[in-house]
Amino acid sequence: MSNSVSLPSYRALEWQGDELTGSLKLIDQTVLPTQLKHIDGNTVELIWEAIKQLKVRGAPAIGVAAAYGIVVGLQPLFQPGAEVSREEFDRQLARVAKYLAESRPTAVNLFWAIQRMEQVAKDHPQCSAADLQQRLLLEAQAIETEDRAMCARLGEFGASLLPANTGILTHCNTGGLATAGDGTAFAALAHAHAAGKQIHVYADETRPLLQGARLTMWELMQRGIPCTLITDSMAGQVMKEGRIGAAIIGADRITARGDAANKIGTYSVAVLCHYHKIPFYVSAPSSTFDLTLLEGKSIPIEERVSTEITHPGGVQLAPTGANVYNPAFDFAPAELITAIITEKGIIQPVTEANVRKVLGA
Ligand SMILES: CSC[C@@H](O)[C@@H](O)C(=O)COP(=O)(O)O
Repeated sequence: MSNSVSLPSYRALEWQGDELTGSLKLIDQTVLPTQLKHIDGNTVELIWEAIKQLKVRGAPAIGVAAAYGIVVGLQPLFQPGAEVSREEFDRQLARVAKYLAESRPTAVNLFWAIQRMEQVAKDHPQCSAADLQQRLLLEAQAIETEDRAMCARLGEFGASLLPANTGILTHCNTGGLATAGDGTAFAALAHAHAAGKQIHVYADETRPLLQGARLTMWELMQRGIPCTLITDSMAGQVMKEGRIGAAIIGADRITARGDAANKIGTYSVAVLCHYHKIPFYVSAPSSTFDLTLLEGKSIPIEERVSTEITHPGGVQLAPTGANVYNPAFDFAPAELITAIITEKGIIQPVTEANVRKVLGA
């Protein structure tokens, strides 16, 4: 099935250059779909801000961006003619890692990627600063390449579960924009479409930042996958009308028992699927699992600024001074998840024992 699927022509992130002067080119996702603009991430501050402001977003893409962010954050040490000591390098690495880790709290891929980068330094205590900088770039590139490979596996496994000749509901954006490859849940849609399963994707607009309307619809249309945009509050109605054969979403952090945090509104989709007896699938690479946590309620949920709700697109809709609660994520409890698709295999039923078995952990 995978052979017939071509990768997207756009890339959310692209490293350009060497470890000393290179930079991270990013699509600015805040201006899509009306503009396709790029940012040159040539300072760690720019990369931090891109993550914080969702110019680069989606759990796997955030991890890849942070890995390259570390390389960029160490570059100022290497001024022409400067002798960089290993102590100085390690101090700066710790500072940059801490700084990037404070950009967003929920997607565990961010912390996973930063830890992988720090581990490279720990594993090479005798290495010079210059050699280590080279190794860090190689590690960031490995994280990116592995993510692309994981997306391909997720696409194959996910497509094998999706029913044919029906509507598939998805939430938020899980495509090429959210990963280094073809996406997580989105990859399953692309594979199912390429395999001729005759699916029709219903994309939740995904309030308040509209990743579904702006990004998923853009990606689906770029790829020629039949699709229809609905508001989040229409999901129940389209299910009741019998249009939906399955729902598939991505995740930002999955606990050991299989509770899956994802964009706010995911919990509602899971509950609706349960009521309507519709399979509810979660697709995520192993880098999205946090086995140090057992339950979803322990996952740190990002709360974002009130203006995302009161001033969508910069236009004031709510009265000045309105009280706002703006959690950016919620979680679907394991009991409501039919299966979790990972690059290592499918977790079904979703239990702690099966999570550990499939992940080999
Ligand atoms: C492959 S992406 C999985 C999730 O990261 C995605 O569904 C999501 O919730 C993204 O949230 P965002 O706030 O846009 O970064």
